[in-house]
Amino acid sequence: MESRLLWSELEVLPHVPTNFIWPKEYLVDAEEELQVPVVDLHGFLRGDDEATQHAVKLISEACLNYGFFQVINHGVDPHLIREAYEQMDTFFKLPFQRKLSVHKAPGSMWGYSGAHADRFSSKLPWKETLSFPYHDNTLEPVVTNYFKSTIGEDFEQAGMTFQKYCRGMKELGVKLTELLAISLGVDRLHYRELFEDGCSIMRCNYYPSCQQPNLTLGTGPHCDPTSITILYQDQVGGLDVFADNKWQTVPPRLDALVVNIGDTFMALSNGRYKSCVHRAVVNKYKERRSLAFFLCPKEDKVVGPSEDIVRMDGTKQYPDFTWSDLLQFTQKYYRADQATLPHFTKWLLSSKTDY
Ligand SMILES: C=C1C[C@]23C[C@H]1CC[C@H]2[C@]1(C)CCC[C@@](C)(C(=O)O)[C@H]1[C@@H]3C(=O)O
Ligand SMILES: O=C(O)CCC(=O)C(=O)O
Ligand SMILES: [Fe+2]
Repeated sequence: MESRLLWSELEVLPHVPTNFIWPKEYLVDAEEELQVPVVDLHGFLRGDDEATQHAVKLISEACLNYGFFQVINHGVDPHLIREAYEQMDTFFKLPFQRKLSVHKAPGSMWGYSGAHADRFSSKLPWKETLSFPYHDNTLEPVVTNYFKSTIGEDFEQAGMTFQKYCRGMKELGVKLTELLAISLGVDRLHYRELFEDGCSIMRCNYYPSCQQPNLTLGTGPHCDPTSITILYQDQVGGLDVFADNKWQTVPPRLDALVVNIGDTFMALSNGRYKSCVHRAVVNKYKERRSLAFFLCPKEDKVVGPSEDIVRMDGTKQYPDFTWSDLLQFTQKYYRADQATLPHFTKWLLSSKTDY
């Protein structure tokens, strides 16, 4: 609670409060830059077969290795991305009390969180987040309405921007599932139904500057429990991936979005595609912002690899589950980290009793 009340002053504190200090083994610096493949989506989005095959090849290689790639010419208007990035700032620069009025309710995924201090008491992340749901709804603009009714009428414009941003990211995410399907040797539209009606998670991350950046983390090491993450990171840099047994940075690229495979897609691919451990570090001089769109399956649909994939692989790596179960596991029983999927599997097999 104390850290919540002090949050607005944290960035000027000369010392990181104890509950924000991460154990030494988490704080090993990144050694080099990760060569994240850049996939140009222009031809694929226009229906060009040759370009599609090329994109499939790059994506397949990337996902078999680290599960991280970048996309350019992705079809989401760069002006819209810029606008969303600026609108996010308008929110995080609000007086602390106003942000608190949008605070996540216990057990809910949605709203403002200062360092997750209401959920955890140690290894607190040096960040503030705003999370809200997105699902396609032809009758009402769910995000615009969320902003207006939760944050306030003065955030209608921001809501409209994020409504468009989420629609663009969802469309891109669903298109990416086509490339992933082709690359896995299943029907191009195999995953469409699973994702089209799903409720995705939009999260704005604000990482204040930190006087002692070597003691804490903006987001601790984890694999995303979700299916596909589409991340816009600003030019400050701070996203690290654990690849080849060392931390490596993903240098920001103005025209690119970073895409990564999450645990749910790893299970859908029968473990072929990797949900790789990553984190966000903080910076002594610069604050950093990122926008993460987490594509999620329809809550109650069974998540499991296609029969074709299991037949080709000879074994099934994970028990079937629903996204609703995995989401509940991360919000109620287990703090998402680098081992969420094995722990979740154990929990499922123990009839959801342990933890
Ligand atoms: C289902 C989710 C749980 C988290 C938000 C979404 C996707 C990513 C997860 C998270 C970011 C992984 C790192 C730890 C976490 C607690 C965080 O730092 O925010 C995770 C999210 C969460 O549980 O809120
Ligand atoms: O901010 C970033 O660069 C990464 C954040 C992240 O990994 C997450 O929110 O899941
Ligand atoms: Fe992540």
